[in-house]
Amino acid sequence: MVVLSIPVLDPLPIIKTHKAISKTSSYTDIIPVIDLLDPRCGNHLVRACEEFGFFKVVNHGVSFDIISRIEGVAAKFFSLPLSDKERAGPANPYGYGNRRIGPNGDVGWLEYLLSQTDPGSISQISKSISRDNPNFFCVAVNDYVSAVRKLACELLDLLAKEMGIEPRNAFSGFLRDEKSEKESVFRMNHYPPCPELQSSSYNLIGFGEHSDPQIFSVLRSNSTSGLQICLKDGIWVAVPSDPHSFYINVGDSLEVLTNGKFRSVRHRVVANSQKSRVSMVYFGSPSLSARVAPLACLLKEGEKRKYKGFTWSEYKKAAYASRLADNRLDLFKADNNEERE
Ligand SMILES: C=C1C[C@]23C[C@@]1(O)CC[C@H]2[C@@]12CC[C@H](O)[C@@](C)(C(=O)O1)[C@H]2[C@@H]3C(=O)O
Ligand SMILES: O=C(O)CCC(=O)C(=O)O
Ligand SMILES: [Fe+2]
Repeated sequence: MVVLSIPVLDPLPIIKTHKAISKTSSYTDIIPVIDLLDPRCGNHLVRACEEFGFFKVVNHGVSFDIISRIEGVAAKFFSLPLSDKERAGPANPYGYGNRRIGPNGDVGWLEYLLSQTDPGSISQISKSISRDNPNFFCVAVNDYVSAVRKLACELLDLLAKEMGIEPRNAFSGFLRDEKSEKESVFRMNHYPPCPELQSSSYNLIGFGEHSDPQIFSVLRSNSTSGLQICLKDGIWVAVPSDPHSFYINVGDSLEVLTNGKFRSVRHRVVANSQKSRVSMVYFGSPSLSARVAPLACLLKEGEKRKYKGFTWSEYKKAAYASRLADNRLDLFKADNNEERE
């Protein structure tokens, strides 16, 4: 007899509130803001990636029209009857998902839609969720993904310039490669309100703590807060919502490329008792065969490589075999007697 192993679904995780910290403005104020119109923004950007692995971008150049169309798509999609949304599911790993996150038993207080970012995949998912007007969905997602990929590439080029890296596209080249479209991911998350939380001193986890495996994640949300980031000293800080700006996470792959100079930020989302949170994230990935390893030009004399090199295909396989909260980079730490690439 063949016994199939079915991952056990964890109960919804709750965490003790850190209200004092989340509400202290001196903490939320420390999140770096990168103004792309500021001539010194390159320097601020490098410091933000080193210290936080996270920052907010203003004067980003993404048009209001592109943002409002994707907002419309998300609102329309999440308000569909469950049976319609489920026509795009289950997320395996792409498609519509509800409560379950990934293949290994993680759960959260959310529903979501995940898609690869190449036009073919976007068109396919559009057809499965919008029988009457797939084009509206398809055009809005393609336009949004192109705009945020462009923003991610601009930021990565600024970083390379500021750090004196040659070629200038050493980071952005990963996302500019057409083959990276199939690996990069577009995600829309909806965290419904949870009224039971109002009388509770606990928080309900919307999306459990993790780091993003990719290079850069470009995130925006509606005006409901919930996102928190973990600082170097382990303190969690609430990120104020700002629907007019983008937030960027440094992902594991960029931490490796910089030999740990940039921090892949751990983050999580807590549910709100009264308001829905809708967020959308573009995860910029290398292509499947691209090699990710510490850039030689960033190593100071005698500096050891902290990470072994890997192909994105190898890292992705390890990521999907892991639980959400696992530290996936631990698997790729270099031995003490230094791995050479
Ligand atoms: C539990 C999991 C969900 C995830 C794949 C994984 O096995 C571990 C990484 C998770 C994550 C976090 C960032 C992104 O939201 C995501 C799409 C990704 O690339 O890695 C998710 C994966 C997922 O939800 O499928
Ligand atoms: O919804 C958010 O604000 C963050 C979601 C997130 O971290 C993710 O989708 O990987
Ligand atoms: Fe994330």
